[in-house]
Amino acid sequence: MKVIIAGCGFVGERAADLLHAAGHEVIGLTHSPESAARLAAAKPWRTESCDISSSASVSALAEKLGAVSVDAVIHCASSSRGGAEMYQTVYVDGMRHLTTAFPRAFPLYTSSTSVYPQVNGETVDETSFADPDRDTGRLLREAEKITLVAKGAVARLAGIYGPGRSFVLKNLLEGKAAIEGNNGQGRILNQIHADDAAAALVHLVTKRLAGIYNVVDDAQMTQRQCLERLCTLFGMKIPGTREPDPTRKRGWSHKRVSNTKLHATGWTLRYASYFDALRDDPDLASSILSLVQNGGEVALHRQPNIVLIGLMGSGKTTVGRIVAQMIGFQIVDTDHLIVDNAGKSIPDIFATEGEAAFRLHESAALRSLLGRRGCVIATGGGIVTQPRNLAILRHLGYIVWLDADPERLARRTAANNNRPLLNGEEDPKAKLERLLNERKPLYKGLADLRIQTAELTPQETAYGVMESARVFFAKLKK
Ligand SMILES: Nc1ncnc2c1ncn2[C@@H]1O[C@H](COP(=O)(O)OP(=O)(O)O)[C@@H](O)[C@H]1O
Ligand SMILES: O=C(O)C1=C[C@@H](OP(=O)(O)O)[C@@H](O)[C@H](O)C1
Ligand SMILES: [Mg+2]
Repeated sequence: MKVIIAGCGFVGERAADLLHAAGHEVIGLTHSPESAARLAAAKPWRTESCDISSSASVSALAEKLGAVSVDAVIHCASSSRGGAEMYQTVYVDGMRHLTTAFPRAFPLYTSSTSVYPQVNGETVDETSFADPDRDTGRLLREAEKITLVAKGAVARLAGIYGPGRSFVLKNLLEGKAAIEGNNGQGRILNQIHADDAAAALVHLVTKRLAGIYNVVDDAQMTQRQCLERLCTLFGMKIPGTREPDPTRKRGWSHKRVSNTKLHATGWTLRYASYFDALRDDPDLASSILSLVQNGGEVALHRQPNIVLIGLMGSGKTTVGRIVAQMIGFQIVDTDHLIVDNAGKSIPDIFATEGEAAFRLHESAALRSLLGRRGCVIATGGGIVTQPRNLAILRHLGYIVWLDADPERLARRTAANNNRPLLNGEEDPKAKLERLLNERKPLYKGLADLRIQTAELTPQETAYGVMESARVFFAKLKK
């Protein structure tokens, strides 16, 4: 198929990637020549700059591409936070121009579940009343109608989240969350992961499923249910309640959006719920933590754990065990979690799945520690090499870097062959030197404290870790 994607934002870009990967010919439209150039450099699919709010611009595009050769047009452009005027030009005019200029193409319009104005927590499906009382909502409905008249599909997307975007979690971490209305339970959150939203658009277009479809995951929950779970996961206090804000852009509503119709067409979800995504999406939790940590608006909160980092043989596993025993913490070793979860040894994982897969196992093991307190966390030496791990490590606790010279590390690691990066190395010391050069800046950037362990016994190192952690957490309390 030849498919135009108008608007290559959070969802549009993903839909374009999916279509391209499935062998379709994709033309991504962006409104500015600059972003067209940026996308062209980064993406394997074709990009064009086109202002869909201008009928001349869309006609020129149709001429250039050959209007009849286009099989589908997906409208994913956003109003860039604009008000009713932008809704009119981008959504209504944009959709009209696209359906007129590409009359043979199957049109898809990405609308929003905000068209349902219900406020009593009722379940709504595609047949439910959907006449919002605000101008912006009415304009969405108008764009929907243009699409339906052209025998196309309307995808009503719930609240979109994904790596780098999750209002619920970001607000909570920034201390801005509140539970609104519904007798202290808060409104119902209807959400969808951007990957699943994009997959839904591709599904509708490639199957040419005309009509209205809600695009929302399987696990709607109240704000209270969601925030309580997030608070457990991220070690936060449950936010207070407040009355709904009537000036909220999408209006106040409180309803459970059904996805039964879309499921019945064979659409399947990668992330059935928001919490599945926090567990399984390698980047979701870490990207939001990192946004907040780097935003500098709120003080970094650390969980009451001790995290040990450093090269192989620096003593993370050994010292971690001793520290845990001394202070009555639980010892958790990410390498041991990986082995338990995968059901095979680390050398086996490296041999059968490769290092990249090992790193994914390692990130998953680290994410599984969200919500844990009172632990000494011994990590694997390479955990710092994955940028996505850094924000999580920083969040999880007080970080100590155990350091030693490569010569000594080589001696300490010589006794066993459980480390695939050193096994079979003719000169393990040289390899450790190389690794230290690569990783030193990462250890340094992350650590609260560096302990030079060369002249220390594991007990002495453990004592240093314990005392410094005690001081660190005592200061935090003040
Ligand atoms: N001063 C020391 N500190 C830490 N480990 C030491 C020390 N001296 C000898 N070792 C030995 O070195 C090895 C360190 O391995 P391990 O704890 O598995 O490190 P890591 O988990 O950082 O790879 C252990 O066998 C430990 O007994
Ligand atoms: O440095 C690394 O990349 C690795 C370190 C190992 O853990 P230790 O540091 O506990 O040996 C283990 O995770 C894996 O073999 C890879
Ligand atoms: Mg170890």
